[in-house]
Amino acid sequence: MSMKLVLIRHGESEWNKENKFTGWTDVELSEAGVEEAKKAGKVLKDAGFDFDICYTSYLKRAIHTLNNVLAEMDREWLPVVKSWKLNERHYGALQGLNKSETAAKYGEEQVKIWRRSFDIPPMALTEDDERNPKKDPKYREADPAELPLQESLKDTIARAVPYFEEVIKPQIKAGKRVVIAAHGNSLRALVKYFDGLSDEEIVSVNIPTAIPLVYEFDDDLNVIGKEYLCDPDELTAKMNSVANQGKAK
Ligand SMILES: O=C(O)[C@H](O)COP(=O)(O)O
Repeated sequence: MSMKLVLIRHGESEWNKENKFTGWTDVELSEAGVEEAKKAGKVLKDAGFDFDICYTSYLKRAIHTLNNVLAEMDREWLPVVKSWKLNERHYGALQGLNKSETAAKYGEEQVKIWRRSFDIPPMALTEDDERNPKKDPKYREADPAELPLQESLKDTIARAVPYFEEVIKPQIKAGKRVVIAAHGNSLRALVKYFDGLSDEEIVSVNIPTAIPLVYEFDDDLNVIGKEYLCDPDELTAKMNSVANQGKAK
């Protein structure tokens, strides 16, 4: 028997629209982002998908995307488990800066390294920064020693993949149909793990907003299929638009 898992990145957020590094900043979906999320729910419903349990992050752009998807599917009653372990990569001191302006200032290559390299983190927030997650009530139950001031993709993998293995994987193995609504880089962490991508290969992976990505697994949870539920031209355009956010313009 094969099992399916659906991954979905949140729809366009207010800061995606303004092309700002977001990370753990808790911004709303834009109007277009809400529409994208609704469309994803309709696509999933029309393709005959149903779920038993849902996972998302502590950030409202992912939570609201999931809510909109479930509303379209008439599945708002489903259990939703939230964890900061599915949060976006912590973008440190880059948070709030415009990506194009940052590329104009530091160079597109440097911005690509900050955005896509495997193990090079951006500059850290200082401990006394108001944005330190230790000061945010969302994380009051978390082990303060685990809360980051910056993360590389490697750091994001180190929290998101164990969360998948310890919490989500047993549900899939028990036959539950799972959807995970998360973020560009927390999903890149899972994609690298599922597809066994090298540290070099993951550099060119861009996750489009609000397009359901369906993984199919065998009984041992080996990947046997992978498909975005989207027209191929639209998919390419959406992936390129994410990649191009780091251009100086
Ligand atoms: O945190 C952000 O800015 C975005 O959600 C992901 O950004 P990236 O595509 O620049 O990594």
